[in-house]
Amino acid sequence: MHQSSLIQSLNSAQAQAVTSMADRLLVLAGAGSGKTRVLVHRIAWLIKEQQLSPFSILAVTFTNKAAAEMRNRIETLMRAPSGSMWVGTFHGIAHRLLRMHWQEAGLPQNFQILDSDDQLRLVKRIMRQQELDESRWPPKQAQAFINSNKDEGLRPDHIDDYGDIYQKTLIGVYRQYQEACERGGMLDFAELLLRSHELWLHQPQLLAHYQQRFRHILVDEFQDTNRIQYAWLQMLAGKNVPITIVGDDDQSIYGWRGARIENIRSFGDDFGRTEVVRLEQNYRSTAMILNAANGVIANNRDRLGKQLWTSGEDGEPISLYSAFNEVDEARFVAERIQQALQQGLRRSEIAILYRSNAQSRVLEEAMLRGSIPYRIYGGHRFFERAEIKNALAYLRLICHRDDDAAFERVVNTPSRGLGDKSLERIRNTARELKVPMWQASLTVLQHKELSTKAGKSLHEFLGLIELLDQELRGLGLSEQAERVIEASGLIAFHQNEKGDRGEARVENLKELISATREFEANGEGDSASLAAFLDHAALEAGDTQAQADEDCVQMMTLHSAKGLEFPIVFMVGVEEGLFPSMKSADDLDRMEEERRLAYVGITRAMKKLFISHAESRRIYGSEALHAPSRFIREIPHHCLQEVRAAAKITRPMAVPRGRAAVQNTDTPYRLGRSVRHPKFGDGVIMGCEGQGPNSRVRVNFAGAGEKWLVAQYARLELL
Ligand SMILES: Nc1ncnc2c1ncn2[C@@H]1O[C@H](COP(=O)(O)OP(=O)(O)OP(=O)(O)O)[C@@H](O)[C@H]1O
Ligand SMILES: [Mg+2]
Repeated sequence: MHQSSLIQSLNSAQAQAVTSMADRLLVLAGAGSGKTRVLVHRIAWLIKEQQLSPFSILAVTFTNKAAAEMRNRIETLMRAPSGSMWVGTFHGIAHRLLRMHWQEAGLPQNFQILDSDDQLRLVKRIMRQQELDESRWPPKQAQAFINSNKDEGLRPDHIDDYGDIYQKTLIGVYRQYQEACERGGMLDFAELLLRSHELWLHQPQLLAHYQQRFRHILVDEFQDTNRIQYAWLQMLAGKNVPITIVGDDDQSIYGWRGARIENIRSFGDDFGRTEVVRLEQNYRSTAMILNAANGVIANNRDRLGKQLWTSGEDGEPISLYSAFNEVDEARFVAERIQQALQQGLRRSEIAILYRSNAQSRVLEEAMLRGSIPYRIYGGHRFFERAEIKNALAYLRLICHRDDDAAFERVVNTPSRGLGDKSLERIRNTARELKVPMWQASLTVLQHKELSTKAGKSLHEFLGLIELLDQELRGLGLSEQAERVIEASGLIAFHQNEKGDRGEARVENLKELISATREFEANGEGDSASLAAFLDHAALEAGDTQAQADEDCVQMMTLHSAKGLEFPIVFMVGVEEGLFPSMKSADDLDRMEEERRLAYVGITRAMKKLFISHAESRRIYGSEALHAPSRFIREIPHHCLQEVRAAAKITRPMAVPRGRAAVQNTDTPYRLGRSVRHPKFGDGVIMGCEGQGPNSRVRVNFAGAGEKWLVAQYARLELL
């Protein structure tokens, strides 16, 4: 390939970046301007024109999928396999290094990788040894403490305890944990990077070797690097290894995981004189979509400042659909997808993007109803998620004591101190007597075959299931689900997990209650029973999951859409309280990160973007009225076109009954009603949650802002 053909398909700024002779190059550019394309072409140029060996290039991407895609692009461009090139994620590359240099890194040759679940189990074991009470010291928090410190490059000795007992205890857990990992030859994800950083730090000759070997380092999505990744790159680049980074400060969306936008700003200071190339032409999206994205991101402060333009067509305005509720929204999406497919689009050219994983359920149901194959990218389908399967297993066990799979799943989830030995005992007895595990447990208890503690736990567990069985009689399906989820301790269990994962699990569990409410609203008598619902869930989980290579609609969170593009994009649930999320309401930094996420979402679309919001949404188990997101208001008016709903579908059949179930027929507090409170003044009811004496209402007071009040004590006067 000649240089001319290599750069023929590039604009002049891109060509300048691809062929730059600078040892430090920063390509700073907005979405869809060809940053990733420049990176790939630069690799080809380095090999073809600068005679670098393919093995002397190190390219770092953000996800495995992006790494695979980059390999693909390089192979197409080079017409040669890229198998043994160093292209991968930070973790992947660090892992490879440590495998090669296990001795120098002080590791056993067969060291093991600890995934997050294994890690948590180990942390728990250590906390038990230290006799720390789990309710006071949630193991999840200790795990997050360890990981975030490792991400910052900090070992226990580096962390200041401020004389604080809390901090001291966590540092102690970290220290013990680390010792246990060393003894067992185990490495967690964060350790991979930290360890390979230390490897170079302590083995200068090895570092020198790699500094000789790598003739160029290239990093995509640089705005989302954290501190240890930055330090790792800085060490490897040293003074002499050329490095090219590409990034977009407006697309930094992992601040909550330690990513630092500042890394882009400080690059020049820390790595040395840097050539900066800006790309301003966007090749991905229509002018409408681009203007919308520019309009939204302009509301952030302190941007590095970039302009994006396109010479492409104006395109269609963005379609804005105000749905009546989430079911209506999903129906709208499915209907428009059908239309697009009829016009000849492939399913894989269409993506549905949402803020939170819990939103996928209603959309999945609409896809299933419309027989549209879909794939959840980077996540499980709703009914396959671990926390949902756990909750369903409780329900199943209550219906059928003989369900061994359900028994196994929940007998020690949340953990109640039943160890492997006790379970093995139950299993053996079940096998010997050829009875289900439930019955075997009774026998084991009768013969006092377990330790006192395990015996007591098992006894309590069996009691809980029996008790729930009695309690559920006479209750409706959704009340049954609510009661079981609460009594199982699953919510508390996941609440103790720190970070977004635990929170997402709690949200999903609440969403399961919404699912039962909807199921109830759609059926009568037996067809709305617990047994019928369990069948429904099993079918949904087992069925129609499209094969990985099948042509299917792509569903994913906004976060996992980074770097990707699709001809048609649906951005759903664009509502205050959901996107931007509730948590970002009083925190400007978080709000700006949400806005960057909106920018990422909008700029995934090539030809056509649909944005929707629901006026009322039942999510996380409660129903609330949401205003359209501020991000919609920030889109220039001329870029938007409202889609009117056909009159007949504004109120789907199932909704009125479903709403009545949530809205407490026994309280006068209906969504949208004006009320007066003796202290907070006048307000409007925005949401209701729960039933009976403990039900709560959410009121937006003109003076006092939003409050949750327990209905029975709320002293609200209806206006
Ligand atoms: N000079 C060009 N001519 C034609 N198409 C181009 C050109 N540059 C980029 N593209 C196309 O524009 C799209 C966006 O490119 P790319 O994914 O590299 O952008 P990006 O800046 O990495 O975007 P993001 O910020 O979303 O990661 C791709 O489909 C790419 O092939
Ligand atoms: Mg990119």
